Amino acid sequence: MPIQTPLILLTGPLGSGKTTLLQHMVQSSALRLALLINEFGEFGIDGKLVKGKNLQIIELEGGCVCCSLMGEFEAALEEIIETATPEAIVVEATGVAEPDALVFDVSDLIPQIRMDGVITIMDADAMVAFPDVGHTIQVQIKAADLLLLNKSDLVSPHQQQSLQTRLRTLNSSAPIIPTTYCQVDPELLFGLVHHQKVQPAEYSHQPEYESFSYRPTGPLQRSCFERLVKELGPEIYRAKGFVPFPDRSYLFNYVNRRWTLEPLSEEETGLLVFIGSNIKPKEAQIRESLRACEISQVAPSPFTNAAS
Ligand SMILES: Nc1nc2c(ncn2[C@@H]2O[C@H](COP(=O)(O)OP(=O)(O)OP(=O)(O)O)[C@@H](O)[C@H]2O)c(=O)[nH]1
Repeated sequence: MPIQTPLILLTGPLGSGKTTLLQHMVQSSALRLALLINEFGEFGIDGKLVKGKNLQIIELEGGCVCCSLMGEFEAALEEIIETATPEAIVVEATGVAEPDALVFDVSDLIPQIRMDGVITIMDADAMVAFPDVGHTIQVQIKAADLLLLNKSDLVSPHQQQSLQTRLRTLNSSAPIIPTTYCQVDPELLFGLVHHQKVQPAEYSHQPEYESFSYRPTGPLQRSCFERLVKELGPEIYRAKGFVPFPDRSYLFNYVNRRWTLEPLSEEETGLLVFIGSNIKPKEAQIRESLRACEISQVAPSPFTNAAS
């Protein structure tokens, strides 16, 4: 039996806090970690947000490791073990991944890997807004060895209690930990025991979500961009990316109508990804509005030239 590298799988709906947990794990663990990040959408953003020493990051884009990219996923794991000899591997799956197939295949196909556990991060705020949990999210909850009920700051203690009861009806054994920004004792994250589940049925993803990306050609006017974000319709559930404003680059995060812009310490090339259901009819209009926010396109105010 070869030495087995423990693998922890992070799963959970779009925007629930997987990258936030990944950052917390990297910052709080002394282990030599390898991260495998699989994002929904064609361009990797999360990989640029996680930084730390002792770290090897591989990004898989343009599909989902639980189905279309399964072959690439296995190859990436084998490569990472050989080249980086990590003490643990953490995989961030896309928000639409169904982890049961992944877990079953990985532990079966790669003898150098030991499945340590599936951590499912749930967005408490979204669970209140959308009480009907869809198929994929149900699979994510059922597959969990540890459930984080994240974004607890956005719900009342009473709501939090009833969300825990709902999670318990889908998963009777995994501990449920309420968290804010995924702040959890790292001791609880490493060394989980994965409970092998039965082989999942064959399935294919429902085209539930669509995405498109936009690359600004120059800086955007901030007030114009903020106006556009406030007017995004319910079709857009998740958006993220790097926005160049005249002063610096910002990290933009949008989940279920809540959004933030955080200044970045380093310049990043502008890139925005929009994800949601039935967004294609809106795509042209959003692209056009973004283009109109580019400073080169914004008509100068009559007042800015008054003094010159
Ligand atoms: N208020 C609040 N916001 C949070 C919390 N945890 C994460 N966020 C924010 O939620 C947004 C999405 O978090 P991410 O960690 O990027 O979510 P994700 O699951 O990696 O997103 P995808 O990879 O796109 O599915 C970011 O703006 C986070 O700062 C929390 O506990 N409370």
